[in-house]
Amino acid sequence: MAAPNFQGRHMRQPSKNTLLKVVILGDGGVGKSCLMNRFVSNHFDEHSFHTIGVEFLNKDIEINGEIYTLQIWDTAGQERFKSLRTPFYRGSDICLLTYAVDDRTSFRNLALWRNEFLYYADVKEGTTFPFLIVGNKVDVSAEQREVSCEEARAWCMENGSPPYVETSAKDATNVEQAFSLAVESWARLEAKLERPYIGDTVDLRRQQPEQRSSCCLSVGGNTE
Ligand SMILES: Nc1nc2c(ncn2[C@@H]2O[C@H](COP(=O)(O)OP(=O)(O)OP(=O)(O)O)[C@@H](O)[C@H]2O)c(=O)[nH]1
Repeated sequence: MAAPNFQGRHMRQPSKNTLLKVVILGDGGVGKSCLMNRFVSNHFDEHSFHTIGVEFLNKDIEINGEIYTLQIWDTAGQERFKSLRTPFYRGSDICLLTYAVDDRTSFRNLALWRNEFLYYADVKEGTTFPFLIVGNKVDVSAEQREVSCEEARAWCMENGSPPYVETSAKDATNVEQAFSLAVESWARLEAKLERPYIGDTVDLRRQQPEQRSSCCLSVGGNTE
């Protein structure tokens, strides 16, 4: 039964609890562990150690009245740990492809990460997978920044238009929003799979790589 709120009206209760496996990928040092720890424990470590293999933590998140349990897998970005992380890609529902805005090499490597994920997660060709592109460390100074927001958005446009967000695990900018955006993106794709027919019309986008609009949550938190 729905619980009454202060005004005596009935608030909608979260209806179900969906478990989603979320994997965070990207070069060593871009801040994957820090993003997970900021999101799960609201904690930041200036001297975070490199991850060896994988680690995971759970956190519940409520979106549009539904509770999702995110099982977040933080992977080791260093090449030497490749064989330790790739067995954990299978069964993922969402993938965060992460780079650091002050590290151009990590941005260039996004495509390699995406391809590694698609291969080891065994995602069928032609399937649209809910990726989220995350540019972390937006707290750095303008002089330190090596990848602009515009450049990242252009990359997204050319690579299936996944949503894009800039974050700082250090000062908590957009971290919560990033995970929410990823779940919303997953939910939109899921709804399309469940309801491929729109009226009398077959939604042909189901058969093709989907054209989703780019979504840049800038440092100020604006959604475009
Ligand atoms: N300025 C700044 N530094 C950050 C941020 N996030 C992480 N760092 C720092 O970047 C370094 C690496 O962070 P990690 O979270 O360990 O990076 P990782 O991607 O998990 O690295 P691997 O485990 O090697 O794959 C640490 O010194 C963090 O303190 C951020 O948002 N801003």
